[in-house]
Amino acid sequence: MVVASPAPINKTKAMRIPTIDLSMERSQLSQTVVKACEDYGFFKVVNHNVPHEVTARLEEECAEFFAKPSHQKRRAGPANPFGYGFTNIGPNGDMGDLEYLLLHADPLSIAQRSPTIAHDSTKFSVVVNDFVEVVKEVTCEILDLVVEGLGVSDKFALSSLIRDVHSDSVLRINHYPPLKVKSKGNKNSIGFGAHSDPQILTIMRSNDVGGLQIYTREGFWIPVPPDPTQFFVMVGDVLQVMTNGKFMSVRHRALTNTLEARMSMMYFAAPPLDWWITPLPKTLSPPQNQSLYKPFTWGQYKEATYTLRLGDSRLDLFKAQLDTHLLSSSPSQFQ
Ligand SMILES: C=C1C[C@]23C[C@@]1(O)CC[C@H]2[C@@]12CC[C@H](O)[C@@](C)(C(=O)O1)[C@H]2[C@@H]3C(=O)O
Ligand SMILES: O=C(O)CCC(=O)C(=O)O
Ligand SMILES: [Fe+2]
Repeated sequence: MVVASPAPINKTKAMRIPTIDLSMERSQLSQTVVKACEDYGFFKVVNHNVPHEVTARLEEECAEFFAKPSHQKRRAGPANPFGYGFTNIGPNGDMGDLEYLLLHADPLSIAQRSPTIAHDSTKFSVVVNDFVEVVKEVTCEILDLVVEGLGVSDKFALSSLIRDVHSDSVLRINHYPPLKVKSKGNKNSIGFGAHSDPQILTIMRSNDVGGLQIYTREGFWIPVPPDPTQFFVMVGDVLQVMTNGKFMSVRHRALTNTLEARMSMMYFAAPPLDWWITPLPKTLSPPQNQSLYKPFTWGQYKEATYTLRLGDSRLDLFKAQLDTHLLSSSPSQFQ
């Protein structure tokens, strides 16, 4: 997976990362969140109220796990999909220079898996659950702002899906070890290949080592400077559908080109498996007064996701046949 320099991996460009201060006045805040979701599908949040200790404790537990010898770590694997995985991502041959823990965010599932991960499994479970609880709160706050900014009347239309006891949300901790290969010039390696996240929203935090890049609609890869004190938010495929394409899920990837280890933690917020994914009522207004996608459940989408490769455009499978007759009042956009 090592790609020789000087050619960078596609075109990269510097850009100021959209940053949203969650302590801003609410009506302005909801508009700013919607704008960032529309323009980039990605932003950084500051003043999120997540206690530093909660994040630090999870980082410490995971660093302890990743520092173990491979044969011990493998007891927590293979990741099919949950558990410890290394190099292989998903079931279809995708690979990256990383190792990871993938956990269902449900407390019972965490408790069942913890004994294979940590010597003090109760402590590990508590630390993971504490983290899940606080990131879930931030996620729900952002989703409530999205709904408010879009003018949807059900104030908890999205956050209620994440708070549901059957929510299919997932926690992932990625560890990118330092590159072993050293030679003239830079070496870039794909830690985690380009993709969009299938869920509603991803909340992500990393240590102080860079690597994450997002892809803009103009066709540039933008490196995201790391900020261990803050969180980054990514629009997922399901939110693209629920906003009828008003928001677009953001393509992103992680490179490793450093001598330092990178650790990232992500909460992928998802609805229950049997939840039907359809556009929110407010997003079905002219000119797009019909859904761009066929209705599907989160379970069906997830199943399709796991039959495909990491970088595939899964939403293409769910595009609706648009009735051009219904679009006649808005010709320019659809002809
Ligand atoms: C190659 C794959 C890994 C993945 C499932 C998939 O078939 C395609 C999407 C991948 C992804 C990306 C975001 C998250 O990291 C993830 C957990 C998810 O929900 O979709 C992974 C899946 C995985 O690693 O199991
Ligand atoms: O580790 C990262 O920074 C990104 C990983 C990622 O995109 C993912 O796990 O879905
Ligand atoms: Fe991702």
